[in-house]
Amino acid sequence: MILLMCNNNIEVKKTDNRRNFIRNLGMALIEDHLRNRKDNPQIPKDSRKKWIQRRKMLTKAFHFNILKKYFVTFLKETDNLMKRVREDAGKEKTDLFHLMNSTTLRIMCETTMGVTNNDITSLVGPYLSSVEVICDCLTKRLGRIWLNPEPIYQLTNIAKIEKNAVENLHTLTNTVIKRRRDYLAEKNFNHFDHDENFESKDKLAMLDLLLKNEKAGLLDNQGVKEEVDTFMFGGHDTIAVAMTFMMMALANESEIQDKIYEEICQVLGDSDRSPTTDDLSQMKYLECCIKESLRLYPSAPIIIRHLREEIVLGDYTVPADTSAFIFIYDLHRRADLFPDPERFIPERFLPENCANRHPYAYIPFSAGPRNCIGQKFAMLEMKTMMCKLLRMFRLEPITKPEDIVYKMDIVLRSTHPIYVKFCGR
Ligand code: HEM
Repeated sequence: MILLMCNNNIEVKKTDNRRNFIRNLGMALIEDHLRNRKDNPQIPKDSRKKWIQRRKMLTKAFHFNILKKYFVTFLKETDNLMKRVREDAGKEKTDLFHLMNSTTLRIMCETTMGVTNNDITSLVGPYLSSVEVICDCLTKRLGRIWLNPEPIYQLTNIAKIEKNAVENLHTLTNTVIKRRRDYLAEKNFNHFDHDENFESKDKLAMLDLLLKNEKAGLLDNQGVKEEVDTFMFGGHDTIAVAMTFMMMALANESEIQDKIYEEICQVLGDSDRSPTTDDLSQMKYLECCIKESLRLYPSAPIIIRHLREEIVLGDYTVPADTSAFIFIYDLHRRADLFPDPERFIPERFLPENCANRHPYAYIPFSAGPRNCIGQKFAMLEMKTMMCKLLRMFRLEPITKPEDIVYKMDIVLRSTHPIYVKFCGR
């Protein structure tokens, strides 16, 4: 294995060369583990073709007008989250990740999958514990090179634990698919056809698009399951992690918190109404804070691309079939790109301060054709939650940024829980 670490700016200039990169281990590995495939975790030959077709199919589910429909759920679930925070307000400390992850999972189920809370309440807890177990097994395996061959891995206790967890996890994803199939059958499937104009009152869940394409023979039941697994995992854990680090960072930056609160009050005035999407788009400072938090704490700290062909990167010729690791966490802390990189400075993201920045200096959602399909969804969800939470509560520090010891994982996690104290305003 060759690990090439380049600390200077290297850019693949020719568009042709960019096509030589295909998405590799990060998502592929987790998808593989969620699927519990028995065969060797290699990238299937047709994976690029399959990806192009599915990406095109699913992009529609993230159209701005669809996001506006999902926004209703963001508000509702944030209200439920606030009830739980109210119970915790004044207590010594609250564990942020375990507060956030059930909310972000519920949001994924109701928006992209179109199922209501009542359908899945008892399955949320076991799903979340299974995700933790699977990530743990995956990272144990990654750290032990001898466990890479599938037949050897399958003999281990880790594989047995993982198999159980995957089964538990599938209980939720299979239920979600079944519920939506039943609902669409009841409503008559074609009822959703006209929603491609994004104007009907009904929400077009992403799962509807998958089921519709399944009916048209463009993917099979296995394909539906794969996408549901990927989205459920990719869409809830990343946001829970981002919210956890952001709240911890803001708890330690009282002046920045005050500035966000002022902005919220300016936009919403004395009313106690919920924000609209237009209100949120006026909250530019809050947006800078979210971006700055994703700079310091990118939920996906490393992404990996597989080189299909030999490629020249700066002074090096990298052979075909190499895995190229892109260290987003380290890129975002480069002092030449972000002076005083360890400090939380939201003003870095004011338009005048990022105009001359290299377009790939900041990539929390990756970049290029395989970037995050859910980034607008994620930004809107995080803005909604932060706006509502900071309007009602002040965050006091418990965990400090310097206390954090990261854990090896595919998303950014710390070895110890991250806490803040919530105080009512
Ligand atoms: C703070 C929140 C999020 C962050 C930081 C984030 C980050 C990323 C990154 C870095 C990638 C590239 C992964 C790779 O190349 O291995 C990615 C891909 C992806 N993300 Fe996100 N993500 C977030 C939220 C979401 C949400 C809310 C969804 C779904 C609603 C989502 C769905 C996906 C999917 C499906 C892919 C694979 C895209 C493809 O290969 O075409 N993500 N995300």
